[in-house]
Amino acid sequence: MTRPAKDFFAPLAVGAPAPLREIPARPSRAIHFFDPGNEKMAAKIPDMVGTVDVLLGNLEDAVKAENKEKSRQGLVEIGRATANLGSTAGPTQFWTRVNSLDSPWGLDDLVTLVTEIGDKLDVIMVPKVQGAEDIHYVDRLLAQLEAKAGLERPILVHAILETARGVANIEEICAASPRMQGLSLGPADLAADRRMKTTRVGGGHPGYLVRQDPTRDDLGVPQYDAERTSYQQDLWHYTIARMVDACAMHGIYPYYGPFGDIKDTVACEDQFRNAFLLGCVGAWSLHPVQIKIAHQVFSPSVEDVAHARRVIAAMGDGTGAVMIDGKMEDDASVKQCQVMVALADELAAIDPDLKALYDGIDA
Ligand SMILES: CC(C)(COP(=O)(O)OP(=O)(O)OC[C@H]1O[C@@H](n2cnc3c(N)ncnc32)[C@H](O)[C@@H]1OP(=O)(O)O)[C@@H](O)C(=O)NCCC(=O)NCCSC(=O)C[C@](C)(O)C(=O)O
Ligand SMILES: [Mg+2]
Repeated sequence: MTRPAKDFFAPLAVGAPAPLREIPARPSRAIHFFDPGNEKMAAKIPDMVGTVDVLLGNLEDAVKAENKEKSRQGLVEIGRATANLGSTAGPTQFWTRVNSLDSPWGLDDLVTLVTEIGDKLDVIMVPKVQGAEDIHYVDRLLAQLEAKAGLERPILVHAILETARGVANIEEICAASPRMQGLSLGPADLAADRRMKTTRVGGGHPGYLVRQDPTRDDLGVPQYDAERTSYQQDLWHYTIARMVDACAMHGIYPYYGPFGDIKDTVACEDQFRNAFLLGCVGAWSLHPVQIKIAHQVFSPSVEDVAHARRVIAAMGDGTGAVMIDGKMEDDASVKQCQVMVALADELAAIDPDLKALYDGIDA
């Protein structure tokens, strides 16, 4: 059961910082994953600060069991040594994905990271969240650890949807704590848990398609063997749409997760763009090549920002209807335009290139 309204924003431990009343809309177009125990990747992190919205030290899947402690310790060292990373220090946020709550490492991950580098960490991503009970557990534990570490700012929590139960409980997960920052799709684990017959990490599938009806001959007989167009469909549409609604309802943020076919940058861009259009604010980057794709896709285009500003200017107080370029604009379309412009303003505040582009529209 969720706490009553009067207690919802009370700290869960004596001395813990007060929960935030509103989750800040910090740009997080790309959440870039790295293994802090991998020397080559770790060496690249200091230079990546300022080039990507979020750097996430991954401790869970993709880190071998025998390296779990090394990766955890590596993350502590990166957190301590890297300038301008995390908290309110600079434009690049510092996140981690801890091991799952039922694993032998999840507890030590949380205890070590919050007490050692909790002042740097913005968000902790919790994998395989099944229901509100998982968030309640993490919520209380984080409050205890924050109090112990003397933190002045609460660490936020991000849940990955990777099980059918997690998806079924999506609304209660979002509502479970004022720490909830957002949700990501975990397509690989989710596919396995749902018994989907795929073997991929995100993306589409050539077998999941809709085919054009057969043409008919002059007598009206269907020509089943004639050429027909087929369109590949999006396996993840349902889940992403559920995530977007649940997050919007709770004032938190939805993200597409990983796209595992690193070499297929075109399909990666398509998948990210679908998520952007549906309402997601970002996606994961597993390889440096995906950062640019996510930053570009999750930033409104100059054309969209220009159009949105025109509509807002033409709509005055935001009521009524006007014609712009042959299209009707009214109270509802101006609200969409306001979403676009607000995002452009947030991004321009941290990205000088985008600022120059968006400023150039009015010049
Ligand atoms: C895909 C891999 C194996 C290709 O790694 P590679 O070494 O073959 O790639 P490369 O192109 O040869 O690498 C070139 C250089 O970039 C470096 N590099 C390469 N990647 C990175 C990186 N991320 N960050 C920083 N540096 C990176 C790499 O070390 C190398 O450095 P070098 O030039 O000095 O030799 C590698 O990129 C990698 O391990 N990426 C992270 C994978 C990961 O985090 N997976 C877990 C998230 S997805 C997931 O868990 C699923 C989910 C949600 O749970 C669910 O759906 O259920
Ligand atoms: Mg997973």
